Amino acid sequence: MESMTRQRRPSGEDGPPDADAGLLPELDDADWMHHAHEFAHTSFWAVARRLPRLVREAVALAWATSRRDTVASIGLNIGAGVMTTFGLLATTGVLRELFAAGPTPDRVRAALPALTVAAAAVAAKGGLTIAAGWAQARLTPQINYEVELRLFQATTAVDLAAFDDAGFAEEMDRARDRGMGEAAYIVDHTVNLVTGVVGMLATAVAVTVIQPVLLPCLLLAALPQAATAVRVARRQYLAMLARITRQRRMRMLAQLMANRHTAAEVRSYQMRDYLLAEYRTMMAVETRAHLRLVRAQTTTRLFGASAAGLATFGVYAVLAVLLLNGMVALAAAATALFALQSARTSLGVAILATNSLYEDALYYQDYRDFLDRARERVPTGGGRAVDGFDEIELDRVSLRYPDTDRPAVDEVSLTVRRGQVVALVGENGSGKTTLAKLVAGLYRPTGGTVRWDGVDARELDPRDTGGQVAVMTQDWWKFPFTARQNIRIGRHDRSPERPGPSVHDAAQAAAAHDMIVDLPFGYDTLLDREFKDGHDLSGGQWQRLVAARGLYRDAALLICDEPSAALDARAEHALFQHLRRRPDRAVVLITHRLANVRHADQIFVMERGRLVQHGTHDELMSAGGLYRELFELQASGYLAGSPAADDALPR
Ligand SMILES: Nc1ncnc2c1ncn2[C@@H]1O[C@H](COP(=O)(O)OP(=O)(O)OP(=O)(O)O)[C@@H](O)[C@H]1O
Repeated sequence: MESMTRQRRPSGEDGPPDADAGLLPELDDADWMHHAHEFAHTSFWAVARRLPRLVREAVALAWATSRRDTVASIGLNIGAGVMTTFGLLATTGVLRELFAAGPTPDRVRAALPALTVAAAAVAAKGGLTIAAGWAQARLTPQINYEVELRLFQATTAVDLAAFDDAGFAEEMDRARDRGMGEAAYIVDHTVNLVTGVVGMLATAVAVTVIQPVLLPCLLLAALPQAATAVRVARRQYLAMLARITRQRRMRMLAQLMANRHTAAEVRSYQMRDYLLAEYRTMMAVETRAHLRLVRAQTTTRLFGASAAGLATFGVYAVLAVLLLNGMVALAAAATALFALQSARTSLGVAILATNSLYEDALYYQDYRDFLDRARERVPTGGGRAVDGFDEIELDRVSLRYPDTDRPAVDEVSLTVRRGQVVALVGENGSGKTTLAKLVAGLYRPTGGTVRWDGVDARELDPRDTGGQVAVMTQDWWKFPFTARQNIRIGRHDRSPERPGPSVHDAAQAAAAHDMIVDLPFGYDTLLDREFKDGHDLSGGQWQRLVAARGLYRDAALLICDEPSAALDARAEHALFQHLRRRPDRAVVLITHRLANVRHADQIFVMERGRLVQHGTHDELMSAGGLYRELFELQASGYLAGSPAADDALPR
């Protein structure tokens, strides 16, 4: 972090000093900026040395996406370069004829063939450049879609535990926020680089053919131009680097002040003036920095233009000397001026492409590293098919989350049988959700064994076991789909032969049907206010929908983690009617409302990750201990005149 902070503010010779650095110390760079600092401190020559490898990578990526467009964008640009050579050679021919002795009509007539070739070369070059641009533009969206798809294929395939690993999550953010978008750019810059280099080579070939002695002149003119272009590009980049964190922060503030989700809190806490003042402070710093940069850039451009002008003047002087000494013909000297202009443009393109390619490739490498890492985290499992189960047995199963001191689940042994309802109870943080996820196969135990009908779960096909499980999670997500889709995604790939509840049946069972029918478009109402005609639901209404989805999945193992936390009494009652025991299904129920677990076949009581009690309600009540204590505490709240009920509200 120390070195990050030191590198963060580019200053001195390399870039514009940021006088406001430190004024807003909370503006730490996001981690995805780390390559920007690396790039800012790399010399252009170091960048150039890595070029061959970068070009190889970019071409491989483009090739894998579309061979036709890759060949077209590179091939057509080379063709355009060849046309540049022809054009320059033909121009010399035209000038030679025009500068020859004799009457003007004769000279023009003599120049006509070369003029036709020059015009054809210019036309062909224009056509080829446009066609190459078309192929290049075709590549961009195809590459974008391809890399996005690869990323999301990876993020949806990795095991759930990967998301608990801070390093993994960070790499994922980096790949998604920046790395992914760079793929198309590195191909774009590579094609630009090829275009620039081909343009320079084409000019060099033409000049060599016309008069070899002009080639050093061309190089002489190019050198200061190259140095200036590198400097300007680097300056532009550093300017962006110095401002980017502030700009992100301003975007974040802008988001807070113009956002539906924050609008209520901003008003209820009367945060308006505070946010506007923050924004003004940031804007003042940002404006000052911007003006400083504009001045610095103008100075750089002034020096750059002067250097380029001096170089051009030098070339003109050399040309004049060569002309006076008769070493170069007038026509060749005139063509050299055209060549100079053409080489200068190509050089600018090549240098800008080199700079951009290097930086973008660093971020693209993040994306590639992430895909490699994600590949290692895809659950492999065995190949044994599973079609239902009679019992799932946990044998001294433990799970320790990454970077935590003690296991969230500690050597727990229990059996879940088909046809039963089992309940997991215990205080907050005792490990119930984690245990349920272990039963569901969402997590692999870090100790002990899970067996399905006596077979180690590691030998089973994870897709098959996953297909047998439905989980109504405690922290569900508001999927921005219609009400019908929100239920159907519970088993979107259900084959027509497979029996199961309809969307309406599931909604009825979860007491969601009437609520859905009342929506503006019924089951086809989009449940996202951010879209036209979208609608939002209350917390309890969402929970009914989540329950409907779980019931629609119709799995052999149904895990319900606090399925009624947000439900009103009627909806809760209706839902529990449908969570009763059924011979073809096992239900694992987690709830703090202990009245709902009275009829469970088995109740497992968790405390600090360990299983401390188990039995039926009656057994646990007569045994005494944690369960009875929690049950009585809760029950007393409902009894008029009991101390718990009396303490419930302040008087
Ligand atoms: N993804 C995670 N990464 C690290 N620690 C976690 C993670 N999820 C849970 N924990 C920790 O594991 C322990 C058990 O959490 P768990 O969610 O299983 O408890 P719980 O009994 O379901 O709690 P609650 O009743 O509040 O839902 C807690 O100490 C919690 O902080």
